[in-house]
Amino acid sequence: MSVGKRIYLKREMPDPEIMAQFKSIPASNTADVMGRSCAMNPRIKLVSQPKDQMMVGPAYTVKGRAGDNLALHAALNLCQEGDVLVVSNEEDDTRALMGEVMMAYLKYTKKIAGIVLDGPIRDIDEIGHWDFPVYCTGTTPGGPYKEGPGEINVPISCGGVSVNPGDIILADPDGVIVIPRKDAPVILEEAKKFQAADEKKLIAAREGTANRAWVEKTLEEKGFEIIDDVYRP
Ligand SMILES: O=C([O-])CC(=O)C(=O)O
Ligand SMILES: [Mg+2]
Repeated sequence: MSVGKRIYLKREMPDPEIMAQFKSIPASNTADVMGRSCAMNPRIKLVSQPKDQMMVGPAYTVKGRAGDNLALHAALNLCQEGDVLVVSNEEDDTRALMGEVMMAYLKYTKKIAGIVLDGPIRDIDEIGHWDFPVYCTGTTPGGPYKEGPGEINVPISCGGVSVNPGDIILADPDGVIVIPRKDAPVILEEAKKFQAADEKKLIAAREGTANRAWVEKTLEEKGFEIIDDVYRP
């Protein structure tokens, strides 16, 4: 029995054309059409300087043991160009899961789209300047163990969100969201409509023509009271 130490070589993959179209929509707008409940916790943030600010790719999931990167090293050998490595780590923040050596291998040899780690890295003095998307929780010089267990291409939880292998990972400087592979086509259509409406709202906000009447209406519906007086303790 290998549960806890399984390495799946195959994943169901998203439609590449659908995936590419998400790149033209801010992650916040796509998140809004998904009930606003698909964004990873902001402890996972961009720490490098990618020239292309939109990262998108199919999730290559790595389920690591706290502070241990043996499964992540296995993923380095197996992942494909364009993948986004998504790494769970039992929310440990005491061990750097990777540094400049592993990261250089991913950027230059494997040419993946980027990496999302629910844990810290090290060598930020270098990686912090790279044109390569690295999302993680912070930094520490303390290195990882290499004992396992761990699994590859199984469902994981990263930044408080479920990620299945082959889900679409979309990130920009606001952070990371997870788009379930099966639902991606319908989410894309909704996100495009939302984006068009959002652009109109932005123009109105700049030009002084914004209609804010919905706020008073909602306050009334929710039972707020507007008092034309000062607060007296
Ligand atoms: O110890 C490790 O596996 C990670 C590391 O330092 C590096 O990638 O530079
Ligand atoms: Mg190192």
